Amino acid sequence: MDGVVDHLADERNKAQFDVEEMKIVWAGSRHVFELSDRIARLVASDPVFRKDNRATLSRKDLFKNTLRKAAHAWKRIIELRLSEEEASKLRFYVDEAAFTDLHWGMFVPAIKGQATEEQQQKWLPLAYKMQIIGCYAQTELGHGSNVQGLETTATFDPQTDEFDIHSPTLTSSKWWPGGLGKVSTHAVVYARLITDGQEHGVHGFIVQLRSLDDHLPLPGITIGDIGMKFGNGAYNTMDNGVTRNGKCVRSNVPRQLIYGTMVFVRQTIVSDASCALSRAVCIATRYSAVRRQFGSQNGGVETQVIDYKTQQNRLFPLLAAAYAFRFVGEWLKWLYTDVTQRLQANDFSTLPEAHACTAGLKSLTTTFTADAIEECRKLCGGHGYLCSSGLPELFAVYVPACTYEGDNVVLLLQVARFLMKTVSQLGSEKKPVGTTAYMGRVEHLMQCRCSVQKAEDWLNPNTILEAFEARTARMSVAVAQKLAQFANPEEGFLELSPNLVEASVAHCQLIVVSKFIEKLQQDIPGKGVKELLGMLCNIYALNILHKHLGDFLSTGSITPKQGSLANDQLRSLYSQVRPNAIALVDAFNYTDHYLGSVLGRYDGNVYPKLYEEAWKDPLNDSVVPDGYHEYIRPLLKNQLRNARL
Ligand SMILES: CC/C=C\C/C=C\C/C=C\C/C=C\CCCCC(=O)SCCNC(=O)CCNC(=O)[C@H](O)C(C)(C)COP(=O)(O)OP(=O)(O)OC[C@H]1O[C@@H](n2cnc3c(N)ncnc32)[C@H](O)[C@@H]1OP(=O)(O)O
Ligand SMILES: Cc1cc2nc3c(=O)[nH]c(=O)nc-3n(C[C@H](O)[C@H](O)[C@H](O)COP(=O)(O)OP(=O)(O)OC[C@H]3O[C@@H](n4cnc5c(N)ncnc54)[C@H](O)[C@@H]3O)c2cc1C
Repeated sequence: MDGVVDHLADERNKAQFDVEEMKIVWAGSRHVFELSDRIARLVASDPVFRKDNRATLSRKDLFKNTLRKAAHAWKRIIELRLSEEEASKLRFYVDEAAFTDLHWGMFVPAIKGQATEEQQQKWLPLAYKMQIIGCYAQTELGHGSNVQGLETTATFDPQTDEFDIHSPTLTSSKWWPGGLGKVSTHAVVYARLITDGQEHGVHGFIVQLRSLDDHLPLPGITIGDIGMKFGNGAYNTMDNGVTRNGKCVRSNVPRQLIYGTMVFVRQTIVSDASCALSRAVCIATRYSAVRRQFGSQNGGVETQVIDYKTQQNRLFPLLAAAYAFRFVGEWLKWLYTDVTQRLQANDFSTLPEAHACTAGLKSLTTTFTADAIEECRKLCGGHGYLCSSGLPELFAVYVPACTYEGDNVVLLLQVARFLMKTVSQLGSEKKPVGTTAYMGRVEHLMQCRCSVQKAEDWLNPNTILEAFEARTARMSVAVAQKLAQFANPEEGFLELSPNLVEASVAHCQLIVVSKFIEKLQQDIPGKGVKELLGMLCNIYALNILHKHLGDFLSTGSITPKQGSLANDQLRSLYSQVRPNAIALVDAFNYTDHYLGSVLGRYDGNVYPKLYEEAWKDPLNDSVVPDGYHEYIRPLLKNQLRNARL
């Protein structure tokens, strides 16, 4: 900030905690913080990684620009001999959806998780050096959620020792895979395995799609891009592909390992939610401190919009959720590592819980984040609608996360199956463990009474936890009892699916709250850091309680009076967080390049930069617009009407 006026300096001076220590907590460790900081600056200072022109480029130019950036990123990774961790951070800060996301995020993990040793030795070195580029081709035109309904077949031919991959119908065309349309040379293709005329369910196969010499599709393969997607710029940097038919190499793995890849990717999507959410919140918070409306007395300054309680009531729960998702993401990473080690030792016992947690938290965090980005746009008033605010593009890129890697409702129904199984086993030998351990106290939770008598009582983590546990246990048991009334359980499951989804949401919210509370039990250094995190944890929990008051009241987990006291406590927490708001978003340590927002600039110098940015629009290249002579001048001169007379 040398030589630059910091319009947010007063705000920064108000902070009551050690921001530098909070940065470490947010990053996860000092090592990750230092590495991220160094790589973020490297990307921000490289002109090739410029991204402020994305909204105005044509699809073809946008796509070519993405290829250029990906190639440049790879060049820098090699030149600087970056480690895998540094390289992945570099791709993160380049911040452009590209085929490389799928290559590194799905193709490589699928091979690592599903291929045999021999296959890994063949394919991984090529993939690591990017001598082949891969994608993940599961979804078809006709089926995405229903993986068992995929139509593509892989028929083993013992004569040639090959699998023949066949898409017999239009609906069996692979449709959506990122990177497939124009770039990938290889794919992990999911198909129904057929040997000796017998079907063995869906398996993954490594298929070469394009020639490594001239990039043309191999014989029998038709490939293309599926067309423009939501939002200009945004996810249109990605080629999502359609393909039909092909020959292939082979694979033969247990079904559970195929699931392992989905568990991995869903886990990364939860961590990514905290990044997207914190980014939107950072923009909205800084701008809310800069923006002033109303309230001026005798010609004095107007009120900063961040001081309006309604603004705080909309913004601070999102800020709290960004931190909450960060910590639940950390925990989920641990859970995934644990389940992977067990899978490698052929222990599949914890996979159902890992599946339920990753599916449920992927659903909860992406739904919340997509809604929150849109709320942040509204929190920035009219200027939030400008592309230069960064929010429209962030929303357009982010919102498909609610659909890809499992539609969010379909995933919550998976959680519901797990919950119902847990309830049905209560009282048996099989005791609930991990995230469902609270169900082991179901008798207590069904009849306990919340002890809150005054607003401050809601600051007790055990009180919050018990209210959330009681609500979830009671909702789960109630829906399980209704299910039991159906002669056909599958019919009952379909009929009661809205209630089941609500119980799943409650369970997932409980997980997030409990992991935040667990985080606070750790040793967290730095003046005021733990105190601020405690406030955010309470805001996260009490805001959910307020938003889902119906659940808490109808299950009798709290009384109406206690609900009202929770709301009083929330308002008081907002006042305590307010002086720390700017410092709390500074702790994300985002560069202006990564934020990509005039409204969220670190220095708060919003208006001159908005003005400058507007002049850069191609429409402003000429003072008189193209089309004036054909369409405006004739109107103004009434020439058309005169011609008719
Ligand atoms: C810009 C990007 C930003 C961030 C992302 C960050 C990093 C990621 C990197 C790159 C990403 C970039 C772009 C996005 C790419 C998106 C890629 C995709 O979308 S790939 C396609 C993904 N498709 C799906 O997720 C399909 C959803 N459907 C399913 O998961 C399942 O088929 C189903 C809905 C679970 C099926 O249900 P069904 O009841 O039919 O179940 P099955 O018969 O299949 O299974 C029975 C049995 O197995 C259990 N089970 C199911 N799934 C899993 C699992 N994943 N793990 C463990 N166990 C599983 C199920 O519960 C049943 O158990 P049972 O009851 O019998 O005990
Ligand atoms: C940007 C983007 C990138 C993608 N990248 C890839 C990729 O790289 N590779 C890949 O293989 N795929 C990819 N996909 C595909 C993605 O995984 C699927 O679109 C996703 O799994 C949802 O499946 P679907 O499209 O079949 O939705 P559908 O299942 O058709 O959903 C339509 C509606 O039906 C509802 N519904 C469906 N089943 C049920 C049910 N049982 N009960 C109640 N409601 C139900 C859903 O909730 C939804 O409202 C991508 C998709 C997008 C948008």
